[in-house]
Amino acid sequence: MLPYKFISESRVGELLEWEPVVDAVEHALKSVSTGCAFQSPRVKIVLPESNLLYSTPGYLKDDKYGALASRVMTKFPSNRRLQPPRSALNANISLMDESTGVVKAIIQGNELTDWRTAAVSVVATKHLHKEKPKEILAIIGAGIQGRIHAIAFQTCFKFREVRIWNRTGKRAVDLARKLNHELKTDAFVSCETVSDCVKNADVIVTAAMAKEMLVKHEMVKKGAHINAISVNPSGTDLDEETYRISKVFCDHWTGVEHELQHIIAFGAKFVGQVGDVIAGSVQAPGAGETSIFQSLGMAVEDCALARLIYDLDQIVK
Ligand SMILES: NC(=O)C1=CN([C@@H]2O[C@H](COP(=O)(O)OP(=O)(O)OC[C@H]3O[C@@H](n4cnc5c(N)ncnc54)[C@H](OP(=O)(O)O)[C@@H]3O)[C@@H](O)[C@H]2O)C=CC1
Ligand SMILES: O=C([O-])C1=[NH+]CCC1
Repeated sequence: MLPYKFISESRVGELLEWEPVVDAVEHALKSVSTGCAFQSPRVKIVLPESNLLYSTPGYLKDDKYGALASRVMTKFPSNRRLQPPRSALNANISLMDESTGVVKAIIQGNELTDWRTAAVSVVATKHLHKEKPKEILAIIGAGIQGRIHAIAFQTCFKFREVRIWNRTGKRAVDLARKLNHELKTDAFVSCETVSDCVKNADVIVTAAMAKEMLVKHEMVKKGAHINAISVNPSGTDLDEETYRISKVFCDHWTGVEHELQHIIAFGAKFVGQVGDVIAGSVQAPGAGETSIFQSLGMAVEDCALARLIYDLDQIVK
């Protein structure tokens, strides 16, 4: 018998629901602004053939979602070309007892990463795009993050229309069809161009890992909110001017200093952490102001989700 609990991907998938996941990451985002987050910038090691190993240790001090946890994640882009294809990102979380530091659970971390990243964007949209229209959602990139964001946003906000664009167009067509079927709706549509997808959208999610700055400022409606998910030091999904004309928010300042110098170099105006807005120390963007949430991912989000999953695993049979 293992001296710790092992929680598999399929078990994580059985346990998670959007409402508690959104609540958990909202606590995590707020913790960076209230002194309850203990975490360092992500450590990244470049492996042969440009594969990557990331480590994100952290401690979240919180009655409901507090946890001491560390996530190890690898990025092997060629996994997508395997037969059958495998995810490029693969993660595991070790969850430790807060009073002894002894490992109490190992949680497979791909579902956790997908759900928490989309839930963080939901929380950012809720606070940065408060009381603004949420009729049209545009999703750029129909990969793992594009799909999970489509599901999370439609579950939490019920947009009238959810447009999906992808470089390989067939993936956008297939995803829209599948989601309409799974969520019993006709809200999902695929678009042939980025411009058609983004035009008049109230909220935009970019998860395309592009180097080509796909979304140009003139395509974006004034007052829209953009969740920029891709993390890529050699490029951005948004053009430089979009960063310059928007109020830009992050998840944590230390991550910005460590990983987003290329975006600062565009002249981006980072005005706060999402947690600052939740905590009330920074104002949300006004009616006509365009906002960007530049998502990096951070350890305390993983802590909150690991605690939620661990607790649910004890009670849900
Ligand atoms: N902020 C956070 O917390 C997290 C961020 N991420 C980031 O999100 C991004 C997406 O990850 P994920 O969905 O898992 O990746 P996937 O491999 O599942 O999907 C990648 C997507 O990017 C598209 N793409 C790749 N290169 C280009 C290009 N040059 N131009 C246009 N589209 C392109 C692909 O299109 P096609 O189908 O044509 O290949 C595909 O839609 C990554 O940058 C990842 O690092 C991931 C997890 C957490
Ligand atoms: O937090 C995360 O899992 C990631 N952030 C950027 C790449 C993956």
